[in-house]
Amino acid sequence: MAAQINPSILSADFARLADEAKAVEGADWLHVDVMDNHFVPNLTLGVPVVESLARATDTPLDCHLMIEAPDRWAPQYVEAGAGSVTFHVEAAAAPVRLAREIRAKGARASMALKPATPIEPYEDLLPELDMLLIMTVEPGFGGQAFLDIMLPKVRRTRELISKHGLELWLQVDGGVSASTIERCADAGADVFVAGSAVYGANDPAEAVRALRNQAGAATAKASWACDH
Ligand SMILES: O=C(CO)[C@H](O)[C@H](O)COP(=O)(O)O
Ligand SMILES: [Fe+2]
Repeated sequence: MAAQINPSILSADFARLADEAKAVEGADWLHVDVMDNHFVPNLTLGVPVVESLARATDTPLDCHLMIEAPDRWAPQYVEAGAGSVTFHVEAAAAPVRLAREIRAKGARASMALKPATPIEPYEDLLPELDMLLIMTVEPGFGGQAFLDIMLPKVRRTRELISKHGLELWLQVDGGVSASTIERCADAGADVFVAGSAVYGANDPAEAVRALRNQAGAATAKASWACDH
């Protein structure tokens, strides 16, 4: 799959969300960070805002749920119009049942790992997922510094995906920018969330194009992609 760039509206102007979504039309997905002030120490938006955003843009919504009780809430985000719903494994009571429910309702099912959560215990769950998200910052805030120490986990996850011959997308989120995206692509990521690097730019749409070109060039040179 070609490298995908998903701008995060966490770094957008929340009073102008429809315009901010339009400013990045041409991006693959719009990343929507849902925070409940319990799973993470920050509060953003919920189901009604996702419903309105889904009506306001043709770009599919990639909802990243940083919330407690995702088993209860995630299906509602599919009904609100999300094309992809990511829950955190640390918060899910029954991740396999939840992934199956998200898929059955018609969205892509995705699971996220915080920095201290290893991938290895979840190897057997990978076939149940359409995407795995490896956090490259502690979740909760935009604009944080990229955690280089997550790159070995990205690499090991890419190896597991290859070993099992899966179509699973591998997303990185947090501190992704022109100075870090190539290392992420080289390690095996193919979906890149970028908040401040896109919405902090003078021309957000151009920032998306530049990041996609950079990631594409790095992927073309990466050993994990050359093997296939
Ligand atoms: O999930 C997130 C934070 O928990 C955001 O998606 C992420 O931080 C994007 O912002 P930036 O690219 O500025 O780091
Ligand atoms: Fe996110």
